[in-house]
Amino acid sequence: MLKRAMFRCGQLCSRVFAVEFDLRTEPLYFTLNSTPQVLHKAYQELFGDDGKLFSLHVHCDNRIEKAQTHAEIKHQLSIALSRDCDVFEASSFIPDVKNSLVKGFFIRDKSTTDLSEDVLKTLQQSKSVCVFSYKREGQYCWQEMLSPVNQVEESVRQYITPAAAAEHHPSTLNIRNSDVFYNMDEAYKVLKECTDIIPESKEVLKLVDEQLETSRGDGFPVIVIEGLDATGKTTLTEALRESLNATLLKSPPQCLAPFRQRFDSEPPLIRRAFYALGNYITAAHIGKESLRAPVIVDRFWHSTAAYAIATAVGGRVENLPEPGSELYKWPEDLLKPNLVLLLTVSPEERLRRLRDRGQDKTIEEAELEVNQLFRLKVEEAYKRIQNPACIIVDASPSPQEVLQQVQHLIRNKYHL
Ligand SMILES: Nc1ncnc2c1ncn2[C@@H]1O[C@H](COP(=O)(O)OP(=O)(O)O)[C@@H](O)[C@H]1O
Ligand SMILES: Nc1ccn([C@@H]2O[C@H](COP(=O)(O)OP(=O)(O)O)[C@@H](O)[C@H]2O)c(=O)n1
Repeated sequence: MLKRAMFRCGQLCSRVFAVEFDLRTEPLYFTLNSTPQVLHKAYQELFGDDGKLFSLHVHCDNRIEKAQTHAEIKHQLSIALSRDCDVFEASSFIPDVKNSLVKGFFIRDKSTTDLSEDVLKTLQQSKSVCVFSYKREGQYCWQEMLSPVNQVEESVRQYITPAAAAEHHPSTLNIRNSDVFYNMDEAYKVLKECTDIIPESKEVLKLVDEQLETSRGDGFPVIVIEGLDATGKTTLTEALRESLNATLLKSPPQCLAPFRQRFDSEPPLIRRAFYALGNYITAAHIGKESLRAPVIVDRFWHSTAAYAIATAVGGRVENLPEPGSELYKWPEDLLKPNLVLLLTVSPEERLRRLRDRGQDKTIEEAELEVNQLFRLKVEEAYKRIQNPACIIVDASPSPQEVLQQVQHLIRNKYHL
């Protein structure tokens, strides 16, 4: 209760709230004030008379618990609320303050029942969940904490005050060490904190511990092939293996395959830490193999970072961290490949290939199919990663032609 009170009184006034009302446009930003402020027109739509409004935020010191509670609530809201309820992604943050983002939801209940209020009051019983309700009063709208079931709390009213758009989309504030990891220790710590609730974490950490030195001398070249699913990575990497007499590796490595499904069902913090560690295991394999032959790698850090950033950042491509941001910097302790090639095909060709393949897709890949915005963000994030940056390869011609194009690129650089 103390935490909740602090969240309410201590930090609330300096915080900005953002509601992802429509993913194709800017979020709606507002702050809170003790004096009433007339609402602008854009806000009337959100805080109109059409239904009851609530917001819900998860705040808790334990980051694993926080991530899991957020995911659990998202799931519960999707099954417990009726079709008359709209649920929007929402967040509260302190502008330009890293790690200040608190993720949550904004709920508009247009039903005639009190269903959402009951669901939210039950959720609010968890000490890490904070629910506010919003009430229109003429030209004003105020926010107050929803009292939990059987509990009467002293209630502090705050008025909604429109706020200017944030310079950086709020979701970019928490990417470092929550979605993307820039050294092995940070990712390692996340899995270490999970060992009680996810026993598989211990096995993954053991596999990481077993890997020795990742550094390598002047061995053979290391070439990474990146791209969205079905852009032709498997086809090209197999062909390169043959034609260059190379060793073919993947990230995540084969030894993590038994754990992948488990970690794919976890919230981003845990899931991304798993993939980050996979890169370090693959790096150790690259270190050894590149002493003997050229190494081709199917997905590596570009994939880990691009998918993580694109998932963490809601809405449009414009919301991504700006080019040159430190969030696109290669981890200092991760082996650097000599060449990174990004396979690109048109969305239509990619869909055709996906359909022809007729395989099951991961949830994320299924999402790609319907979510053009997400696909654009992944590709743009790929292109913004620096040092090493990727070279774009048009992968729409035939497999043979793509292979020739890539062989030409490699030959130019290494005379292989
Ligand atoms: N250059 C190409 N032209 C046409 N079809 C291709 C080409 N490269 C791959 N494919 C086909 O597209 C599908 C996806 O290719 P795949 O290599 O499995 O992609 P990824 O490994 O990137 O998911 C497969 O059915 C494959 O046969
Ligand atoms: N090095 C890697 C590889 C995959 N991934 C994740 O794994 C997913 C894609 O893997 P996948 O197995 O479906 O890709 P394909 O190699 O089958 O095309 C992406 O959604 C990423 O989230 C990662 O984070 N880092």
